[in-house]
This record gives sequence, C-alpha cells and structure tokens, in this order.
Amino acid sequence: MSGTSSGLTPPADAVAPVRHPDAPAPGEPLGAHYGQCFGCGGEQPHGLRLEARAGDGVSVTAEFTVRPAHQGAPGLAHGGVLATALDETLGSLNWLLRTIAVTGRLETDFVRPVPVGTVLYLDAEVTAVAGRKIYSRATGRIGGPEGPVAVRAEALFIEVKVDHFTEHGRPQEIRAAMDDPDQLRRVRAFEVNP
Ligand SMILES: CCCCCCCCCCCC(=O)SCCNC(=O)CCNC(=O)[C@H](O)C(C)(C)COP(=O)(O)OP(=O)(O)OC[C@H]1O[C@@H](n2cnc3c(N)ncnc32)[C@H](O)[C@@H]1OP(=O)(O)O
Repeated sequence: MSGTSSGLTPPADAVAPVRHPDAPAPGEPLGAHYGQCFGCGGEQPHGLRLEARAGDGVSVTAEFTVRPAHQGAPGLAHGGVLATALDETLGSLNWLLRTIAVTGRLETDFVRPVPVGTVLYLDAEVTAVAGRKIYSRATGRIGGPEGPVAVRAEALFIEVKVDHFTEHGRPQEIRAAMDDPDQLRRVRAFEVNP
C-alpha cells in the first residue's frame, strides 16, 4: 500500500523538471557531493557510500550494500538507514538540475525486510517542480535491479542558496570544505546555474 500525504502533491502550476545542459550523461557516476557525507562520502567509515549514476531525463540509479554497521534488528538493515539511502538518492537528483536543495519532507514505505549483505538497487526521478519546490520519488529493490520492491519514498526538496550551509553549518567543517578545491568547484557549478 502506498499513500501520498499533503505536501507531496505538486500544485496545479507545477511544471516538468528540466535536465541541466551540463548534467552528466546517462550512465555516468555522479560522485560524492561531500567526502564526509554519511550517505555518499568516502571518508565516513560506517557511511552508506552510496554510488549514484545519472539516468535519462531527471532520473538516477544508485546502489547501496547493507553492512553490519547498518543493522537495526539482528541481521537486518535499520529502517532509518534505508530512509537515508532513499534520501541520498533523491538528493542526488538535484545535481542533474544544478539546483542546491535540501529535504523538506520524506515519506517512506518499508515493504520488505532488507538483510545485511544485500545490495539495495535504487532508482529515483524528479516528477515536478513548482518554484523552489522539487517533487520526487524513489524505489529500492533487492535481488537485482528488477527484483522485488523493498522500500519506496516520495519527497519534497526545497531549493536553497549556498548560504543555507555557510550560515547553519559548524564553522570548522565549512572552512575545511571551502579550503578543498574539489568541493569549491562543485559549489561554483551550482552558483553559475542560470
Ligand atoms: C554545496 C553543495 C552541497 C549540496 C548538499 C546537498 C545535501 C543533500 C543531502 C541529502 C538531502 C538531505 O538530507 S538535506 C538535510 C535534511 N534537511 C534539512 O536539514 C532541511 C531543514 N529545513 C530547513 O532548513 C527549512 O525548513 C527549509 C529550507 C526546507 C525551508 O525553509 P524556507 O527556506 O524558509 O522555506 P519555506 O518558506 O518554509 O518553504 C518554502 C515552500 O516549501 C514548503 N515546505 C517547506 N517545508 C515543507 C514540508 N516539510 N512539507 C511540505 N511543504 C514544505 C512551504 O510550504 C513553502 O511552500 P509555498 O508557500 O512556497 O507553496
């Protein structure tokens, strides 16, 4: 069963999402947006290390292997970790729009238990955009990219300026990120968004 609560239904004036002309080609890896990100970064020992690739249109695919550090019940993935995998996958869609956005709302259905050692095959797409509001949905399957659905989500992301992070983030991490040329390049790519 799936349901959409208020806040996740695009308004009547919503438009179809537009893939940015500089978005990576379908099949290309998106890479981590931040090395310390718990969802996609390579510098978090227990992070998800989720690897997303561009799909067609404004869509992505991603894979996440459930490790022992991700357990809730014995031998099973924690629901919050699975929600993180969905959130991260949905968040990576904004790179195809070249829009900086944060999760405002995330509604998750947990359909099947996901054992440790499982690869979760995720796919996500932006369904509509209305001003700063970006509507999207994601599905996670087990046993293969065409396997049974284990989790799914609908989300609303809200576009923000880079200031969202510099004003609210802890100064030491912000400084370190701004001193990192790779990180700065990624921020600049967002800033030139017309
Ligand atoms: C450098 C590169 C790095 C890139 C880094 C990317 C990181 C990605 C990481 C993965 C994604 C995450 O987990 S991000 C982390 C988790 N999320 C957060 O920390 C966000 C915390 N929340 C906030 O900061 C704020 O609430 C915002 C920014 C989301 C919204 O505040 P705001 O900017 O003042 O905007 P506001 O006027 O309230 O809302 C704008 C419109 O959205 C609607 N809206 C807002 N929130 C909701 C909601 N929960 N449910 C329904 N609708 C909502 C409002 O009704 C309004 O609609 P209308 O009146 O216009 O119709």
